[in-house]
Amino acid sequence: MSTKEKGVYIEEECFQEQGPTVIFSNIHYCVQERVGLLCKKGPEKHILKDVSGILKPGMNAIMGPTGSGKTSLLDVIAGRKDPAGLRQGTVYVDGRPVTNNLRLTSAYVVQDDILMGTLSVRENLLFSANLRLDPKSHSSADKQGRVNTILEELSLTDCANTKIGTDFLRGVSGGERKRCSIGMELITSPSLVFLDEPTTGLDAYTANRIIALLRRLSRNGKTVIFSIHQPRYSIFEQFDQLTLMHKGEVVYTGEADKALEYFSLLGYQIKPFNNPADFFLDIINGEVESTLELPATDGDNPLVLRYRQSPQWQQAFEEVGQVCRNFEGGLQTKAEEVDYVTSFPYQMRILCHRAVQNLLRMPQTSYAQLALTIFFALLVGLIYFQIPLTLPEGLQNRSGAFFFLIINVVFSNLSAIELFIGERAVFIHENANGYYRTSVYFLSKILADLIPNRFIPSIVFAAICYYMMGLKPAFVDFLCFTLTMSLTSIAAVSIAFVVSATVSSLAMANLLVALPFVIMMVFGGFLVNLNSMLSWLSWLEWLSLFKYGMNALFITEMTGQLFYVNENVTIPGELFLKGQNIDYSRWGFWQNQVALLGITLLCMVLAYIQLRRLNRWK
Ligand SMILES: Nc1ncnc2c1ncn2[C@@H]1O[C@H](COP(=O)(O)OP(=O)(O)OP(=O)(O)O)[C@@H](O)[C@H]1O
Repeated sequence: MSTKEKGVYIEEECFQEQGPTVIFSNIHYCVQERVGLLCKKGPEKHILKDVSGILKPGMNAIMGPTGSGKTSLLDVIAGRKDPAGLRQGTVYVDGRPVTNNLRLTSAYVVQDDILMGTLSVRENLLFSANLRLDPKSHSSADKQGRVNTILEELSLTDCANTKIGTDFLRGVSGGERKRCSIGMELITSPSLVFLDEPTTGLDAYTANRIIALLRRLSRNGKTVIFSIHQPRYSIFEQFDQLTLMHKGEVVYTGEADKALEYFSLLGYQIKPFNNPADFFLDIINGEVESTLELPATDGDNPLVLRYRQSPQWQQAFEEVGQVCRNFEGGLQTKAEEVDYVTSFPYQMRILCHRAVQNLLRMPQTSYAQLALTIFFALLVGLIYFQIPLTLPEGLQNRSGAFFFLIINVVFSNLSAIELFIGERAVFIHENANGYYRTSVYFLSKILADLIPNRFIPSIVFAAICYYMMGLKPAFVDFLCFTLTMSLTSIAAVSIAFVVSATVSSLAMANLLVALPFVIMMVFGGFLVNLNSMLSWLSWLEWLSLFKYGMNALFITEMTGQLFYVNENVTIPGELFLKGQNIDYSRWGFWQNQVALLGITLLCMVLAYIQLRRLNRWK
């Protein structure tokens, strides 16, 4: 397919649906600032002050100096800002108030490019296409075709197979990242696109190409809304609608090519060869003086006051008012419930595939986990090599070995705290943009971590050290030993998952996981005799992984085992279990496994709840 044909394809095939008209009415948005060490609530900061406007299909630019509220307005319109801060006002999309559905039906390109660093540009685009295009109406070939078209349109063909890059891996350039994140949103042919400063950090040529692509979309009836800082003239002249902001207020909204005329009526004359975009920012920043005598405004912004007296504002006010009245007067149409275009199992397949790709491309964690496991298994095997059945060493060494094993199994899982912290920004961004359900992400991450990083190392560990230590030779006993090690490991991991889904800092997560592990170790019943000391805290032993893991290992090894005091005197292992108050019946063994499984399930549910509760608002 030639470039021209592909251009036609992107216009005719990809972007068919007409874009909506977006109206925002009397938006007043505040944030509560936090002060001091204890994060006490500070004064409210008014970020958007009573702003209204209409954004129609076409190129809608929101411009203003830094800190003027462009991104905040874009976020409020796109439904990305915390509704708690909205003091008044409503956003209507095609006459209906915005709901959570908007994130599934629109596209939003964030300012900081949030991409999966281990995947290539092409893989990232395909990931978006796979999850956000209905597989019933889009074949794999169609999705590949769209990816190729976007790659070409955004000049990404040369770096299509280059990885985006991580902290350890140098990847594509900043401009290429930006274009890739734009491509990930445009690939779904959205009818409503939000972009937060899409040209920031790009060279003039690439910025022009992106704006040209957005303009082509808008010419096909799409609604493109973006914030932009200081565009050059060739970019400015592509705008249809312009909203100018200053300190959270609108100083102009209307047709972009009428803005110069509007300001000249206010006495602001542009010098020859000056860029209108620069000129408007100069007016807002007070760098250009009006030739007219503007009336005193009592501290209010004169530009805002003049705008509110202008015919542009009058026209916008009437249109906005009409939509509000229609809605309040009962003309409202019922908002349709929008669901994900892909099913749960389909999303699961795509996410598991990415999680495995990630794991293989960032093997440090999994390889290190396996290498450490083998090292510790050999170490334990050598230290406790072929433990004799003679007393006292037979008993002492077994107790020591089991304690060491459980400590190792529990603490080696500290690495699991990275699971939800490392990819937090990616998850929040993708989830907010309607890529997948939270449950799918949770399950795919858990599966991709548990099987290669926890189950397999536990089995390898048990297989190496069990026979080296010379424990009971029956295969069933080996299986019981391996089961105990695996369940203890998974219970420890699930505690790490809860913390990982709750806090965003690795240092804090380390502390919050290590602390309960140490408490569980102390109250496991082997280091402190809870009956004689700290009896009021003895209930903690029921929460201890160490207790359940150690008990199960002891039951497996001691039952049916005979220890030799000398050649003539033997003592059954059960005597030791009785002395330790360990129930060594069949149920006694299984109740430890059930307890470990119970802790695991409880923590997994808590981790999932925490993940759902993550603050997705900007
Ligand atoms: N969550 C928040 N907490 C405190 N202040 C905030 C918050 N969000 C926005 N602000 C403040 O609101 C004002 C507007 O911010 P916003 O990011 O919308 O501006 P902007 O015009 O997009 O700026 P820039 O061009 O620098 O991105 C700024 O002063 C900013 O510090």
